Amino acid sequence: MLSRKELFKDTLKKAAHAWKRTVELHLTEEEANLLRLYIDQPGYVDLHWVMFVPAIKGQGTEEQQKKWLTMAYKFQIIGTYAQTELGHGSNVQGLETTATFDPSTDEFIMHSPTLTSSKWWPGGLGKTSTHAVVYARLITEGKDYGIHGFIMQLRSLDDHSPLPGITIGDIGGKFGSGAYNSMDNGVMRLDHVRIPRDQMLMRLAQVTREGKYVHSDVPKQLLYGTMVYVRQTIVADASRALSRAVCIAVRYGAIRKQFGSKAGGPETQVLNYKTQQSRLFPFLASAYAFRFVGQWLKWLYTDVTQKLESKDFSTLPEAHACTAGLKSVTTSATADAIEECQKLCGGHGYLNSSGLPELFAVNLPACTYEGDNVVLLLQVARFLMKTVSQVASGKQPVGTTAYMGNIQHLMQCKSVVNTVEDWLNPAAIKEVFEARALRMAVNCAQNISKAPSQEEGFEAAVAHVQLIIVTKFIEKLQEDILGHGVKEQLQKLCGIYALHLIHKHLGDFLSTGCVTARQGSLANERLGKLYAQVRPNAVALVDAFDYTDHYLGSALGRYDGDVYSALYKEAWKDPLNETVVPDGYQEHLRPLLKQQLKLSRL
Ligand SMILES: CCCCCCCC/C=C\CCCCCCCCC/C=C/C(=O)SCCNC(=O)CCNC(=O)[C@H](O)C(C)(C)COP(=O)(O)OP(=O)(O)OC[C@H]1O[C@@H](n2cnc3c(N)ncnc32)[C@H](O)[C@@H]1OP(=O)(O)O
Ligand SMILES: Cc1cc2nc3c(=O)[nH]c(=O)nc-3n(C[C@H](O)[C@H](O)[C@H](O)COP(=O)(O)OP(=O)(O)OC[C@H]3O[C@@H](n4cnc5c(N)ncnc54)[C@H](O)[C@@H]3O)c2cc1C
Repeated sequence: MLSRKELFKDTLKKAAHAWKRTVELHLTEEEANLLRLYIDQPGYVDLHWVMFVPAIKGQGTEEQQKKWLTMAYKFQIIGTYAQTELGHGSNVQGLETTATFDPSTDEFIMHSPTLTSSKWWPGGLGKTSTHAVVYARLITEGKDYGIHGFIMQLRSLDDHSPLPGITIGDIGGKFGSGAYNSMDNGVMRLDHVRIPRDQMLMRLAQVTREGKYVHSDVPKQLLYGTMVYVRQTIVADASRALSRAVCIAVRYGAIRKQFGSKAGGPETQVLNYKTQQSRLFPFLASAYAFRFVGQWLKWLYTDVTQKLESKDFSTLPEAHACTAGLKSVTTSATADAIEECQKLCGGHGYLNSSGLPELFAVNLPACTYEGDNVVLLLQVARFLMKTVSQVASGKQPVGTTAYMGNIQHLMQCKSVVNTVEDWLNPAAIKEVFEARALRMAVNCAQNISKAPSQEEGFEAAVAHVQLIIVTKFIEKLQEDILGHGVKEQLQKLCGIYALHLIHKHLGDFLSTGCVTARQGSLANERLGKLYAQVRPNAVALVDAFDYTDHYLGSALGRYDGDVYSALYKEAWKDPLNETVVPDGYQEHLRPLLKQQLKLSRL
């Protein structure tokens, strides 16, 4: 119900309070991050911690880190990540902002040469940030060395006004009434703004006092390292958002009753309808699947970071492919699922008080930010094509592509599934997913060799990423899992996750010969049985997410199930209900009604 200005100020207030508590309680960086989650409104702090600080950590020298991170940790400065421009987003190499070195003053001149080079979108840039890591083309000795990161001060630390040569503002209202409107995504134009040479982030490359460009011995892809880090955190965000939506839809489905009453008896809970289960339970399974793969991805990222520190860059391409692919698949599935959860809750799901419209609006842009999901899957495809060609030349693949080493078997194997029960076997499930992913990648590599096209491989990339998610779920079930019967429930959800994908992508599985039509139909049969088995525990499985009513923010998803009185109460809070007769009655309704009445009496 807040206006844009009120919403923005409210976010500033909450973020400031969280910061105060972080200091008072001496929270670690990880704990502070968790606390920030509960602000639950996108705001400048996200960019400060999730992008500005990691960019300096990843691309700054030790000296630069010491100087800037010290201030950033104490919130003496607030930073953002200014990469995207009005005319350029996905194609980072196409950015136009320039950073031209002037040896006479030992400075870079930061400039926006065109309208399309205006920085556009960075969160917190519009009204809050005092500093930014700005991405620009480095030009020295008359040569363009491509995109590099630079730390720029944007606003005065005394009165917050923009520094000379910098035009800065908010880019305007966004999708939905609340959602991302709490964030001041910004526009910025630079008019020959000078910054000292040592504000170029110099871990990857340096410009000497004389203006000479010098490469470090680290791969230039580390320029994109901050994005790898954030994509990994976005997978965890997606799982959290999906579990919130599913929690609302499952709990409401147990309360809502329609049809089916016999002789005046109670109607049927909508959650008992098979159609409801087949639409909703795959999301429940996905919420668990994304959580487990998110935990694994966090481990992978930590492992890669440790290797990078000891100058082992070998796992960087895999980390890029996994973060890009999983960010893409999980955020797309989550946005689609939240939208479907609204429909699963019927008309009441469309009310803001259901919590679903806000959840959808705030998570939808995750399909676009940190890399458009299609563009990122094409990166995965590129990685797969390289791996296929390495396999063809005898190299043994490792990590998430290790299955490709089993090429002889996977290219010709036939699924062992013969009965409905066989689809309970994790090894049988894994094999068909591996065979499908490999066959699609190999087909794609063959097509590309005939008619090269950058866009080939999108579907092969999806198949590979789905294999990773299924595999990580299966591996999770091999761990010790505490709690009576918990493992059994998770096994059922794992089955639902995998089999619903077989159902959804049956065309791929059939056309690659990984599954026969009969096996496809057995999978559907198994799926139906699993839905019925999960039904009695569905509410417990969403209660297990352990969300408070306050955090869930939904009249439909209340723990106590007292949905109707909550909806009724929420309705009366609407500003339209502040008066019995609405504003505008005197000007617009009364004259009209009176006039019509007069006419009817003539
Ligand atoms: C109900 C209310 C709920 C409220 C909830 C809110 C709660 C909030 C609380 C917490 C929030 C948590 C925090 C969330 C924060 C999210 C904030 C998001 C803010 C958004 C920020 C942004 O969007 S920043 C801008 C992002 N931009 C992009 O991602 C651009 C995408 N484009 C690219 O990355 C590149 O251009 C692309 C990779 C597509 C192409 O690169 P290019 O160099 O042109 O070409 P290419 O030849 O393909 O690649 C060269 C080479 O490099 C390899 N490579 C590419 N990328 C990487 C990489 N990242 N790492 C490693 N290697 C990489 C590539 O594979 C190639 O390798 P080779 O094949 O040559 O070996
Ligand atoms: C809420 C939000 C917050 C953001 N925060 C920040 C931030 O803090 N800092 C920052 O720098 N940026 C930020 N961004 C910008 C974001 O990173 C870009 O929007 C994103 O990278 C996509 O780029 P684009 O908008 O240029 O889309 P485009 O690349 O123009 O995409 C348009 C369409 O073209 C398709 N397409 C593009 N290239 C290809 C291709 N090669 N093959 C096939 N299809 C293609 C895409 O799939 C898409 O459908 C934010 C964006 C949003 C929405």
